[in-house]
Amino acid sequence: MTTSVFIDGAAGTTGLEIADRLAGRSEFSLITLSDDRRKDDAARAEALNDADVVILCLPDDAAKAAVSMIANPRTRVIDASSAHRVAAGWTYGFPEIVGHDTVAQARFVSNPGCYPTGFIALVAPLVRAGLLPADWPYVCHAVSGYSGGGKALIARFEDDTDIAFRAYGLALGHKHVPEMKAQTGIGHDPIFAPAVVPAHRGMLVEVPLHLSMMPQAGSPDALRAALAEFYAGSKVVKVETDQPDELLLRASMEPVDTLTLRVLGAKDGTQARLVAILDNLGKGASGAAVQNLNIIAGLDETAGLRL
Ligand SMILES: NC(=O)C1=CN([C@@H]2O[C@H](COP(=O)(O)OP(=O)(O)OC[C@H]3O[C@@H](n4cnc5c(N)ncnc54)[C@H](OP(=O)(O)O)[C@@H]3O)[C@@H](O)[C@H]2O)C=CC1
Ligand SMILES: CC(=O)N[C@@H](CCC(=O)OP(=O)(O)O)C(=O)O
Repeated sequence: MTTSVFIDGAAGTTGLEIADRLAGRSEFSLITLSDDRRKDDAARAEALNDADVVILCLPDDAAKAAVSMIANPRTRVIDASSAHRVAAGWTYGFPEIVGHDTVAQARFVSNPGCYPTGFIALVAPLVRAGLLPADWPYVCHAVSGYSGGGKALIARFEDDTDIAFRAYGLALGHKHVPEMKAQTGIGHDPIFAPAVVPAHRGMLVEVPLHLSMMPQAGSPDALRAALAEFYAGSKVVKVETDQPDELLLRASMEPVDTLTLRVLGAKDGTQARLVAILDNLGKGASGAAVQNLNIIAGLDETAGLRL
């Protein structure tokens, strides 16, 4: 039996990449709306209630409105927006962190944000293991390709090719902070400093640590070993052991759904940089949505992913 899927927002950046990953998958049948009907609420309501699984690739307000249009209790929802990431009744769709069974059983799944995917993947297992303190003022620096801002930011960077680096979120309080705090169990809002570089996709998320002030953390090697143990067996999340002098994001990066983690340590072990590299449109959005869809449909979680 095929699972019918409706991508609401299918013409957007995330929606198009989900459709790419589902192309040729006989386990799913896509419900599609023509371009002139894709924003017609009556047509959307019909599709939202016909589908076994709906994937919302919409701005937050439109995602909330879409959920309110669903009357069919059988319809399951994966929301790529940030509307429901810390909302009651929603499961945080990060199977490696919340458990695959939790996602498999959920009716309402909220995809993680792209930056939080890196931060949570690095910090949550180490806090759970008691190696990093929950009561600590964490800082997170990150750079993203401009597709992270959807069609509007893509247009801006394609129009103004003179932008070399865009720091933003300068007033703090980025909308990703609540999920970063909730899913790691840390006690303070992390200071989150995001930026955009002139590349279409790709993302580097970093958490610098003063290990000398964290007696329970042990060495960088101990942190790396704990992450490797946590993600052992995952085909999506990889913990690298190399200690490169530089890490590059390439403007020519191809779509990829892996998440690569590193613990880079000072020789004397007093400081470390936890670094996650991912595709904001891969494990940061569309790849994560397809992974969750696979889990919900009872399939191999990596089917159709670019690993
Ligand atoms: N881009 C990324 O890397 C990530 C994105 N996300 C989230 O995913 C969601 C989608 O983002 P993204 O694909 O980048 O955004 P885009 O702006 O590229 O696409 C959004 C799509 O939604 C459509 N849309 C807007 N309002 C409605 C409506 N009322 N009814 C039907 N369609 C509507 C837009 O139509 P139109 O084409 O006419 O503008 C557009 O096609 C957002 O909430 C975003 O925050 C999450 C993680 C990463
Ligand atoms: C580069 C850029 O603008 N990125 C977006 C986040 C992209 C993403 O993760 O989407 P959600 O907001 O739905 O989580 C931002 O900072 O708002």
